[in-house]
Amino acid sequence: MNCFKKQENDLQFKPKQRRVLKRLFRYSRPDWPLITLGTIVLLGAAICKLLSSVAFKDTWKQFKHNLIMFVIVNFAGGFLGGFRIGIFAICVSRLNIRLRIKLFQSYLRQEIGFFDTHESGKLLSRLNHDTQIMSSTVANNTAQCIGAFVKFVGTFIMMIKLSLHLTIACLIGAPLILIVAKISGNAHRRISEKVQDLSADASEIAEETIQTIRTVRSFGNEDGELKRFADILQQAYKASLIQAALSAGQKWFVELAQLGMSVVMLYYGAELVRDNRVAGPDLLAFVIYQLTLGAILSDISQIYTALMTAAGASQSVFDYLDRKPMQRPNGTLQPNEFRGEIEFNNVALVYPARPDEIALHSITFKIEPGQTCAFVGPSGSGKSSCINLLERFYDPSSGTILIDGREIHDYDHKYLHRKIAMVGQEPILFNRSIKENITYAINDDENNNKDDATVIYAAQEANAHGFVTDLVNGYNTKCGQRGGHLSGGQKQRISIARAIIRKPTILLLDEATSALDPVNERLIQDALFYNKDKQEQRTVLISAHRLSTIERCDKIFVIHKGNLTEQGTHEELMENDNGIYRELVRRQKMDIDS
Ligand SMILES: Nc1ncnc2c1ncn2[C@@H]1O[C@H](COP(=O)(O)OP(=O)(O)OP(=O)(O)O)[C@@H](O)[C@H]1O
Repeated sequence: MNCFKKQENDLQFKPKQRRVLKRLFRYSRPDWPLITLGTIVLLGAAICKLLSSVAFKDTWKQFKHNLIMFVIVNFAGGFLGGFRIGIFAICVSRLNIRLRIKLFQSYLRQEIGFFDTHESGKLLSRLNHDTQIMSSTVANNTAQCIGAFVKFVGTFIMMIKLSLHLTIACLIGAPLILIVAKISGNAHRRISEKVQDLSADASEIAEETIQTIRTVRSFGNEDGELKRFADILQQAYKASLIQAALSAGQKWFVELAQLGMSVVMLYYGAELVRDNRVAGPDLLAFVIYQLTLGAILSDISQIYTALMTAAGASQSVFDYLDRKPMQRPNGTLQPNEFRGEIEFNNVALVYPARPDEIALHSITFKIEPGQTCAFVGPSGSGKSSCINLLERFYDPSSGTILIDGREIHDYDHKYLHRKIAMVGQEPILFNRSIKENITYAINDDENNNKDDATVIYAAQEANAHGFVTDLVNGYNTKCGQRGGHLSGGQKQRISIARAIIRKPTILLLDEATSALDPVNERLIQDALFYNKDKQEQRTVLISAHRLSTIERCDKIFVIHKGNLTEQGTHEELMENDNGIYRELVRRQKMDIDS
C-alpha cells in the first residue's frame, strides 16, 4: 500500500504555508524559462534512461545496431543529466542573489532602533542561510515535483485500468495514513524552524566572538565562548534527534501500513482471480505498479519535507522583507541655501530597546547658524542622544527638531547627510585604504570631489596628514577591520577628515577627539571650530567630557539625567554658584591639580 505513504497526505499545506510557498515561487518567476528548460531536459534524460533498457528488446538480430543505439541514448542521457544539474545550479544562484539583495535592501531601509533590537548574527543567518534554503528548494524541487506528479498520475491511471476494485482496496487505509502524515508533517516543520533558529543563534555567538576577539582574549574567555557556541549547537543537535526519530517513526508507520495494505490487497486480489474477475498476470502487474507508486510517493514526501523547511525559512525572510521602518519617511526638501540653524522644541526620546525609560525629557534650545556649541554633563546624561537625533538615527518620541526652520524629517535623506556630518564616539573605519575611508560616500560634484589635493586638505584639517605620510603606503594603507590597524587617535583623525571633506554646514562631534593627546586635540579644535574659515559658515556641536576644550564655545548646554538644566557661555555658567557646570569644572580642575 505504498501508494498512501504519509507524504501524500502531508501535501495538505496550511493556508499560511501555502501562501508563503506561493510567494516564494512568485519570486522565482524570472527563472521560469530556465526551470522549464531544466524540466524538459530532466524528462529527456529520463526518456533516454528508459530507451537504454529497451535498446536490446529486438534480441540479438541487430546486435550491432542496438549496441550503437545503447551508446547513443546513454551518452545523450548522461549529457542531458549533466545539463540539467547545470541549469538548476544557475537557477539556485540567480534566485539566491535576488533574494539576498532584496533582504539586504530591506535591512538597510530599517531604522537604527531595528538594529538595536535585532541581533546581527540572526539577520546574517537569514541573509545567508535561509535564502539559500529557499532558492535551492525552488530550483531543485520544482522539476522533481512535476516529474513525480506526472509519474504518479500515470501509474494511478494504469492501476485503475487494471482493476478498479483493487485500486479501491488500495485506498482503504488512506485516511489513517493521511492523519498520521499531517501530524508528523506539522511536527517536522516546527522542529525545522527550531533548528533554523538555533543555528541563527549559533551564528550570532560566533560573529560576536570574532568581532570582540580582543576582549575575549584579554579576559581569557575563549573556552567560555566556545561553550556557549557548543551549547547552542548541542540544543540544535537534540532538536535534530527529534527530527530523526520523527522521520524514522514515519518510515516505520508507512512500511507497516504498506505491508498491511499489501496483505489485504493480495488477499482480496486472490479472491478476484479465483472468481475470474481479475487475470493472474494483471494482479502481478498491479502489485508492481503499487510498489512503483510507493516509490514515487516516497519522492514526493522528500520534496514535501524540503518545501516545509523552505516554508519555515521563507516565513522569517518574508517577515523581514515586509517590515516597514518604524520611522517617519524622509522628505524631499533640498533647498539651495542651508544655513545650519538648529532648534529643539520640547524634544523627548525613548529608545525602542528600552521602551520604559525616558532618555531625554522635553529638551528645548536654539543654535544660530555658524555657532559652536557644546553638550556637557555626566556620563549617560543624554548628550549623544541629542546628537543621534540630529543624525535621524531615531525620531523624537515627542516634540520637534527644526533645521533652518523646517522639521528635520522634511529633508531628503542624502541631502541632509551631505549637510550634516558626524564623528562618533567610537569611530568605525572600513577595511579599505585611508583614502577610500576619507572619501567614503563622496560622489564628485560641484561641492565635493575626491582628488588627492582635497583628501590631503581634509587630512591636514584633521591633523592626520603627518602620520599618514609617515606610513609606508601613505593614503593607500589599509585600515583593517573596523579600523583595527590604526591607533584610537589615528582612527579619530581619519574619521574627522572623512566628515570635513564633505564640507558640512553642521558638524557633530561626539567625543570625537577624546583619544587624542592635548596638543593634537587643541590643533584640531582650532582648525575646526575656533578659527573657522569665514568663507564656510559651519555650525559645530560638540559633546565633550574634557571641559577645558569647550570653554571658548558660543553656548554650552548642560544635560543632566535627560534634562537640559543650564545653558549659556562658560563665563555665564560659572557665575551660577549652585550650577552643575560650575561643579563639573571645579571637579575636573581638582583632578588635574591633584
Ligand atoms: N541605543 C540605545 N538603546 C537604549 N538605550 C540607550 C541607547 N543609547 C543610549 N541609551 C541610554 O540613554 C541614556 C543616555 O545615553 P547617552 O549615550 O545619550 O549618554 P551620554 O551623555 O552621551 O553619555 P556618555 O558621556 O557616557 O557618552 C543612557 O541611560 C543610555 O543607557
